[in-house]
Amino acid sequence: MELRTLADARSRIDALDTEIQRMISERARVAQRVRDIKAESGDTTDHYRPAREAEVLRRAKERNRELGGPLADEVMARIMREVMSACLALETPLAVSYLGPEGTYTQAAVYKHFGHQVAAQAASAIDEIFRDVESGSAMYGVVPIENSTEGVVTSTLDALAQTPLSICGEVWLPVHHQLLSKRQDSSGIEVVYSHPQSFAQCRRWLDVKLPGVPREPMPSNGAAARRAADQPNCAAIASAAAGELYGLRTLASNIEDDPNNTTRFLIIGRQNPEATSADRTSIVCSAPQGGEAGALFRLLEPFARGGINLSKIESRPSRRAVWDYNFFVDIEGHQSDAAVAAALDELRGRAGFFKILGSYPRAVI
Ligand SMILES: O=C(O)C(=O)C[C@]1(C(=O)O)C=C[C@@H](O)C=C1
Repeated sequence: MELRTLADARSRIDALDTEIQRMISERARVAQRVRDIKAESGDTTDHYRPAREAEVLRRAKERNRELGGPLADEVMARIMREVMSACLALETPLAVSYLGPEGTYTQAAVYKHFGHQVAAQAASAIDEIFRDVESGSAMYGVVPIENSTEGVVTSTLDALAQTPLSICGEVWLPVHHQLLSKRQDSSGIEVVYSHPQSFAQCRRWLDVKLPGVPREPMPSNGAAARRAADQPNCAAIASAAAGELYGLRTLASNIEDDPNNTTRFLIIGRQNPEATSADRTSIVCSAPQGGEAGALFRLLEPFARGGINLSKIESRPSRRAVWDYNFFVDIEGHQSDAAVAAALDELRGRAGFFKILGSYPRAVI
């Protein structure tokens, strides 16, 4: 059909929308059937399947490339993310605990990873998110682990070393900070509220644009935005979503010193996702007591021999003894891959403390 006029184009769009909706509804009915098949076969794992979701999203990107767009692969994958989120909500509504209050970047990470059809519940501290999932009051938790400017989130690392939960996913979120206030402009601002990490990410901008204005740390960016909404002569550094939520004006956008500022979040839960085509495994280990020379080298050497890529290593005081450290290591691959399994076995034999935190699909969107 040739689309000459606006009316032609719109009637074609109407026809396509009908078709798209018919197919989404059919997909939702199939997801309900999936739920019944799982129940009939006695499969008691959660309906949420991180490995399957990662494959569906990867395929959406591949297909988009094959079909030649014109939407970006990432945009198409996000649309599919929302479709799958709605289908999963029909099977089981997911309760996900995150670092609140509303308007935090962690909340944005929840929606980026799970889509919007989840019951996101705000917790007030990282430890509380772990407790929510451990006690079953939430099925999954989303915790920040690392920021590209400021480094690791130590309370998450410490909680991971202790928890019986495992990591079952990851999400990377570009973090763009806004200066938000009830005021019309930034002259006369008496205090700026934000999370210490966000202050650190905007240090240069603040030094130049708001020199001498006191910076008051808050437990989260969401809390900072809420405070700025109550105090008209103050401002907050937080996300655009927090600004909208608390009715604040954006006085300056994207004020982070590094435009590529990104935070990585982890999904924690009770699941151990099966292998996909692109996974990561996180472990924590320590050298045996005694402090012999080359102990860290001996711990990591099996990975080098097995040709396994290390994507990250971080050390933290173990709290078991003074000057004893836990090493948090991320490697590429799944613990069920033969080479990874062999290297992990060797490491287990050499380490003082050893724990697999989880194997999970690498972030797709
Ligand atoms: O394949 C499944 O196990 C489903 O439950 C279906 C489906 C989907 O909509 O594609 C929904 C939720 C899961 O997390 C993964 C996939």
